[in-house]
Amino acid sequence: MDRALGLVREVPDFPEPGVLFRDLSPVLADAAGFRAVTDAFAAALPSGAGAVDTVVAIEARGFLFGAALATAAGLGLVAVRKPGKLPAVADRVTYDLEYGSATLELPADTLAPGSRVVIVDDVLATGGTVEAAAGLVERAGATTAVVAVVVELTALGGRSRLPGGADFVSLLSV
Ligand SMILES: O=P(O)(O)OC[C@H]1O[C@H](OP(=O)(O)OP(=O)(O)O)[C@H](O)[C@@H]1O
Ligand SMILES: Nc1ncnc2[nH]cnc12
Repeated sequence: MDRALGLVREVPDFPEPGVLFRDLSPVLADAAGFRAVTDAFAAALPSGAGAVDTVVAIEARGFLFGAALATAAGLGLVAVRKPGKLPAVADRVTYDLEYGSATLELPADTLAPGSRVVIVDDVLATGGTVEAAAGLVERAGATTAVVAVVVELTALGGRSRLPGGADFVSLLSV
């Protein structure tokens, strides 16, 4: 796992001046690294009464880790998307990012009320994205049981915006 996380690349001033971008492309490109991250997410999921039944993955980079986890853990996946991509939208939310603002949409007829979900993304920065996704989950009548990210940027304080009661899994805190 240390080797996998050592592959995370730091890119200064991307996508705009002042942002130190954490690029996980080299982790994805490394077979053992991608497998290690996927296995760590799967191992962190609760079992028994608190088990999750659905992965909610956030476009775009969250799709990659979310899909791998869903397959490894035998779970279905709900792809929460950027605007204009879905033909049938159940709900949408607009929120602020570290750089700019964004909207997320929940596909219709995917997330059943009562579901217990794990939200997956690559990076937790300000926490706005996960907070927005968790809002969609809650409004659908489902529960966010776990939030799983590969990298947490602690200086941006995103942890304070996680949904109450959810477990938090972060493989690398920087
Ligand atoms: O905690 P936050 O401050 O909300 O930031 C984290 C989000 O920012 C990035 O997504 P981005 O919108 O850049 O999109 P991408 O995955 O499509 O590249 C990242 O993949 C997270 O989704
Ligand atoms: N600094 C950062 N690196 C990678 N992804 C991000 N998403 C938001 N901030 C980010």
